[in-house]
Amino acid sequence: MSGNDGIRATFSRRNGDFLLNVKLDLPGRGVTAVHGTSGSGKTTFLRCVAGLERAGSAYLSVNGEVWQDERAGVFLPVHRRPLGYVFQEASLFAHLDVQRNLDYGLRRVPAAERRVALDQAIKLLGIEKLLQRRSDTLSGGERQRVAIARALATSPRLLLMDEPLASLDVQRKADVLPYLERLHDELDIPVLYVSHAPDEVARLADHLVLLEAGRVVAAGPTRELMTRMDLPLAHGDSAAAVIEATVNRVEPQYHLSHAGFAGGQISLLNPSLTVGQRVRVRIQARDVSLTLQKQEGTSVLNIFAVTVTGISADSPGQVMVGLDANGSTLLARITQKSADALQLQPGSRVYAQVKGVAVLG
Ligand SMILES: Nc1ncnc2c1ncn2[C@@H]1O[C@H](COP(=O)(O)OP(=O)(O)OP(=O)(O)O)[C@@H](O)[C@H]1O
Repeated sequence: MSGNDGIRATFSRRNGDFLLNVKLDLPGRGVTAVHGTSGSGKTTFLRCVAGLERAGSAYLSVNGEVWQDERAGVFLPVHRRPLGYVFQEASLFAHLDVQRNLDYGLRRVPAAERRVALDQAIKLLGIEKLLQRRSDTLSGGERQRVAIARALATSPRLLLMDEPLASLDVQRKADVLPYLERLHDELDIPVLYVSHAPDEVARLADHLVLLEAGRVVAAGPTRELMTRMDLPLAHGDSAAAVIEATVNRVEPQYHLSHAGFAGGQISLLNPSLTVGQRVRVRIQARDVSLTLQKQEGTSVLNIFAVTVTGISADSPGQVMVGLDANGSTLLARITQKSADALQLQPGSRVYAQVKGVAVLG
């Protein structure tokens, strides 16, 4: 990516013993997740992008606008960078109602520069009914939705989100996630989204940056990186593949929709899809079992002919098996004992039985 398109970010900054050293070319739209273990530098990276920390050696341009170029002596301070920043805990003014919190965000932005109308932000985050409520009466999920709307109300050219769901319980997280997905679908603002939760990454991000000890281990399309067995996301209990499929038949009487992808037909327990709709489907590695022959008389609906592409050690007694389903990659997490019994090796032709799938939207 070059020229006017995309985000070019190069930072080298030392904080005590920690060195952030990254050089990235990221898409200028959609959600890019920044993922890595605790202490890998995710927040430091975001703070450098925001101009809250100044890297001595740095270059940052966002869709053609240069915000920082240390060699040329350019450094826009944080208040002059047109960005929205959403933190783990929403920092709203407790004594003000929601409407006034939003207005506060808007004050900074001249009318002509408002790319996202306040009304649109309110609608997108579904907070119409909360506008007159004092912010200290809101639930955690509601507060976070208001904080996101407030960040959008400043008409940012870049939205930074640092673990925006981390302080929420499972139910509140599930409440807010669909709104984040809508941001992704309906807004043209690029988002850098820090998360250490693989399920959020799979659901929200098109693009992924993996950090480790301040360095970029890998960067690229989320779907590719999630299933690369040399990378940590393709291991452990939450390892999953995401495939794209097109709905081609609906059976309302069974609450099922059927969709085609490169590897065959997949059945989804979701009757509200429509024929022709494109869906992203997450298949968790732990829900995939392997058989040498195609099983007959089974309750499992989704069975695909696949070729083993690789096997690597996972947790004790378990292995991760990489599978090619006619161009789509799947993962299966099975016991070492089963892998030995089936004599699996790269090139083995087997059948993948998929117990559960989730439609991501
Ligand atoms: N001002 C500072 N002085 C010294 N060390 C710092 C400073 N700021 C950050 N660090 C260190 O830099 C490393 C990266 O911190 P950072 O907060 O960016 O990591 P992270 O990936 O966001 O972690 P987490 O997931 O735990 O939030 C950590 O080891 C942290 O202790």
